[in-house]
Amino acid sequence: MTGSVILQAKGLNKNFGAVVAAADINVDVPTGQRLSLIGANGAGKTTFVNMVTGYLAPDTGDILLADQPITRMTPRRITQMGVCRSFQIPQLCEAMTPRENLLVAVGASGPRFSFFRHAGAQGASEQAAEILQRFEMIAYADRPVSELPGGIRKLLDIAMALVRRPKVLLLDEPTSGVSSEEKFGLMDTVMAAVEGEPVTVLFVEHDMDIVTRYADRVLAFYAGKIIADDAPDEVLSDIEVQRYVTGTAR
Ligand SMILES: Nc1ncnc2c1ncn2[C@@H]1O[C@H](COP(=O)(O)OP(=O)(O)OP(=O)(O)O)[C@@H](O)[C@H]1O
Repeated sequence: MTGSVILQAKGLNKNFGAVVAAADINVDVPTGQRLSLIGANGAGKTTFVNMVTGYLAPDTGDILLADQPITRMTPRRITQMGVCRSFQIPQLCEAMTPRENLLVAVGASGPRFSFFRHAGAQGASEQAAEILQRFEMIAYADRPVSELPGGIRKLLDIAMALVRRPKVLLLDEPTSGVSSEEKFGLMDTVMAAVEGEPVTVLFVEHDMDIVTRYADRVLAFYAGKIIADDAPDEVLSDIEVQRYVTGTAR
């Protein structure tokens, strides 16, 4: 279910020398939407994510979160405002266990930001345990992260991003480096964990099976521009998308 607009990008432009990384990007994202960002290497997906999360300042344009301008705020401030991200390479403390990583994240987020609605009454260890359960990681909870399979590390990284109960969650290639047998299980777990929560999910993805199954809407990027913006079937049957993104044009 989607609702009022939570995230808006208005006329975003970003150049790196002669390279156009974002060219007049305009997007309204309704609350609760599952929005996938697709595009070939260098198309501008990460530039868009980095601008939304404060890691890059646009040359021109504005970004609004729940009608509040967040353009040019620091990444830390934007996280506090409710935009959290996971990374293509999970950012975890390798020597600690998932439970310990989560305890640190829960402690750092403070009670106001806990992900689960009734978490206010819970202590940090109960919250960590509930998150481990929701993300089906109990069996791995007390092993060092350095010993865990790639899919579980990804899952933990995403769970960590959700601890703050963000309004917007950005996932950078959640299934990259995950085996084809594991990828649907990982996405099923993530989507089940956020089901019913008021979180909007944007995910960068190269795997069109994942896009088709989990996105409500797809933005296709090419040369810094959005060349298609629609439901997955419509975007993937677009001739420009087939030519410049998926390489399936005849
Ligand atoms: N910090 C930077 N300095 C110079 N050029 C950059 C920088 N970041 C991105 N670019 C360039 O901007 C363009 C868009 O890059 P971006 O990383 O946004 O693409 P992408 O769609 O995320 O690609 P990928 O799928 O490979 O991650 C590319 O031509 C890239 O080389």
